[in-house]
Amino acid sequence: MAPLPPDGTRISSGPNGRCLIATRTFPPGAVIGKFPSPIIALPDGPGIKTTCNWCLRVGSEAGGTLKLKACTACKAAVYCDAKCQRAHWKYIHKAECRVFTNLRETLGKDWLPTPVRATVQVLLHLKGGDAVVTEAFRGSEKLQGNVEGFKSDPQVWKDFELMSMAAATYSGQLQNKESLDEAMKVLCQVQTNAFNRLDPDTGATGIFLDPSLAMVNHSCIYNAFVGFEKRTATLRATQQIDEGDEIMISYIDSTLPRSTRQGALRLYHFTCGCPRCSGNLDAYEVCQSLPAIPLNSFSLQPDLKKLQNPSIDRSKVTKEQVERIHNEWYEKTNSRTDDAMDIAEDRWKICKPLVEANMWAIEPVPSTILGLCNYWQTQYKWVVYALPLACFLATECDPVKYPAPFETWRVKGIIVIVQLLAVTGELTSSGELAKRCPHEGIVGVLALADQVTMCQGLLHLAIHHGLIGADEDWQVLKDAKAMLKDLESLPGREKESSLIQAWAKNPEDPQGKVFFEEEVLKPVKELSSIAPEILDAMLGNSLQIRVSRG
Ligand SMILES: C[S@@+](CC[C@H](N)C(=O)[O-])C[C@H]1O[C@@H](n2cnc3c(N)ncnc32)[C@H](O)[C@@H]1O
Repeated sequence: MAPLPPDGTRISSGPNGRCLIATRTFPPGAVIGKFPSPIIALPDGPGIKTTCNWCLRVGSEAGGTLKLKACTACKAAVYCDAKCQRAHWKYIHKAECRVFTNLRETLGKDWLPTPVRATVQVLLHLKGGDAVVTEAFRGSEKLQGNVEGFKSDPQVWKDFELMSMAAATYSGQLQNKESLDEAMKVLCQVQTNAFNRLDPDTGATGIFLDPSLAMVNHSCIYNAFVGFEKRTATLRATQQIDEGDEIMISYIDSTLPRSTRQGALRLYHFTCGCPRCSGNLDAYEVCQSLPAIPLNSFSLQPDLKKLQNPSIDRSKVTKEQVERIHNEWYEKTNSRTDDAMDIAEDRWKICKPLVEANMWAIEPVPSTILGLCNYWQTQYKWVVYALPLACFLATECDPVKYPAPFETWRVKGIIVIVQLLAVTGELTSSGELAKRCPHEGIVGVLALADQVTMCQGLLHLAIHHGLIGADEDWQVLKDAKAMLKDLESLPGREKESSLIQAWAKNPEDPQGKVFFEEEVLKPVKELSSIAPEILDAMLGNSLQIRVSRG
């Protein structure tokens, strides 16, 4: 039996194998389908001890807030409450618990690499006769495995053999060559069809496999994206999808240079023929061509002309140079763990040609700024400087990289600005700001701004888009709503609150619109405009600010 597609779609066969086709129109942001019963939903290997093994919420040790308790038998899998533990026990842990007990007793280890654990789970489900898993992995419409493709790379195949041997051994099913072959087939199916499940709040990763969702093919110019909330994946349209259109998501970060994308797609054994790949289009060119641009009129980058005609100088950097810059950045800095400022300095040097060409949204520039912004956000002496960087990312980089304003990274970017304003707001009211930050530009903008109004406006924006692009249960949204409620109940702010609320209800409300532009957009833009100078001063060895880097 073929996997069941969501309402409004059908599974069809095409040149790229099976695919998901819309049978009606989906406007931008519409939910195409929810997938609440995955066959596999796992945290990454070591995450077995830091993430609830059922609902996949992250515990306090890994950046979340939950206190987690380990299974008393295997002492490896952790849970946030008894309900999650019972559900996981019933679904798989009853069979899997023994695997981790053995692992601890024989090797003193308490986790398995993610693909190995996923394969163990599938083998155990198959042995137990689970109908859904049997249909998906062995049925007439079984998941694609690309076995021949994997086999053609001897190194990959050798790794797969080792992983499959481990999975078959730990699941108690390594009897002969056939059982190893069976485990290898399962591993290939898992690798081809499981999604990387990235938690946008904590950065925790894991995998998620649902047979219907696995029917969606890839394009680097996607028209849909997948978000995860606990054990549910939601497929949403990023732009209008018409009846008969193929629904396509990006399996990888689509804003990376073409050769890097092709490298990442090797795991899936196809060469992408989308317009971004065939025309070697960069993030600006793709953004310019998308019908989703007008959605940005209600965003932190409402200047649609700027998105349509960016003022960048392509003559300064060829596309081949962009590829080289990205490779150098990745090879020289990606796995470094030394001083964060030294890494940022080296990254900045590598990015220089892109910066000089004003191509701030081309990777690896945004990743360089984001890395620094995340680091400064956690540092007492740098936290104020993170604010212009966050404003810059949200206005100059993210709208180009992710043109639909409801994509999770856009919403998250706004929330980071609010979090930083909460810090600078306190420093301003305690008179500490100028002492902590000698940069007159930042102090000047913040002195004139009403930072509470800024937070209110930004929170309204984040909630508006968050409710389109993410689940209502998303903790970031819940926190944003609670914070907005607190701010709106502050005494003496009735006038500001009513103007912002009027704008949030109707962005065309003339008074509310002017108020939002003056009180929220203008200071965000001013802070954003300071970012290049801060980056150059901190990382490019120009003196003024760097003196205090100490
Ligand atoms: C998750 S599956 C998608 C469903 C798959 N087409 C099927 O028939 O089962 C991923 C596989 O689909 C194929 N695929 C996905 N996107 C593709 C594309 N843009 N071009 C060619 N093949 C693609 C590749 O074989 C890839 O390994």
